Amino acid sequence: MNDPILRLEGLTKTYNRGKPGEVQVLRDVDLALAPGEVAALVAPSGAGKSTLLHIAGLLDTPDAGRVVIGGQDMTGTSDRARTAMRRRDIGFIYQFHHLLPEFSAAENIVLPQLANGTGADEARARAEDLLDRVGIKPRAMHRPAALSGGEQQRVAFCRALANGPRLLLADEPTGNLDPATSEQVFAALMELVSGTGLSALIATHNMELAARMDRMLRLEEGQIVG
Ligand SMILES: Nc1ncnc2c1ncn2[C@@H]1O[C@H](COP(=O)(O)OP(=O)(O)OP(=O)(O)O)[C@@H](O)[C@H]1O
Repeated sequence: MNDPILRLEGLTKTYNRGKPGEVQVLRDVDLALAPGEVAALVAPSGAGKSTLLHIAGLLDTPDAGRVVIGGQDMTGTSDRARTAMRRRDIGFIYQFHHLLPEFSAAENIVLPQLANGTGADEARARAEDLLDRVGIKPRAMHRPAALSGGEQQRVAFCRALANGPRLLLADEPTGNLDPATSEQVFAALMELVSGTGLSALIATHNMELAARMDRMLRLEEGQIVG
């Protein structure tokens, strides 16, 4: 395989170690995502999907193991280096959109680009292009409250891709939507991702959606089993 965009090696994570409520969530997890590969992460509730995604996205640190992104070993790096890597190379999508309510759809996609040093005109053009690709360009000037749940989530996808990341991490991206909307929104996400070379790890409980990705990874009892 080409050099992976994301490589996790021997990840171990225990919450409340040595205290009441100790829970070992990850036990020696290994995983590699090739450029352009879209993998589903499937697991029972509470099995550690969010923990795995947070560690892969440099929002949390493992007790042991390595996180390598784009060939760069991020283990033990400074907060500054992790923040820079997150901003430049990683896009996040959550179950809830977390859009800024006082800004329009387009502005929500422009702002992370400005924070990354992109010029205003270029950022706006990119926001419009992304909104067009998910079919909601006419909604560009609407604030999140004036958008449907599916539209809000499409905007969140565009925001995640605003800075052209190499890695997309999504935690139940359609989990808050009804089945029909979930289907449409998932198709929009695949449309955005396909052909970009972006690697994606998408946690979902939806086995139909999982089956449509390149690979399905199951997290069971703290380990990837397939
Ligand atoms: N900060 C924390 N402190 C203590 N325990 C935690 C913490 N975060 C998560 N846990 C526990 O670790 C386990 C895994 O949590 P995690 O959120 O990663 O699971 P999940 O697979 O994403 O769950 P779900 O599908 O329900 O969102 C759970 O038992 C949870 O209660």
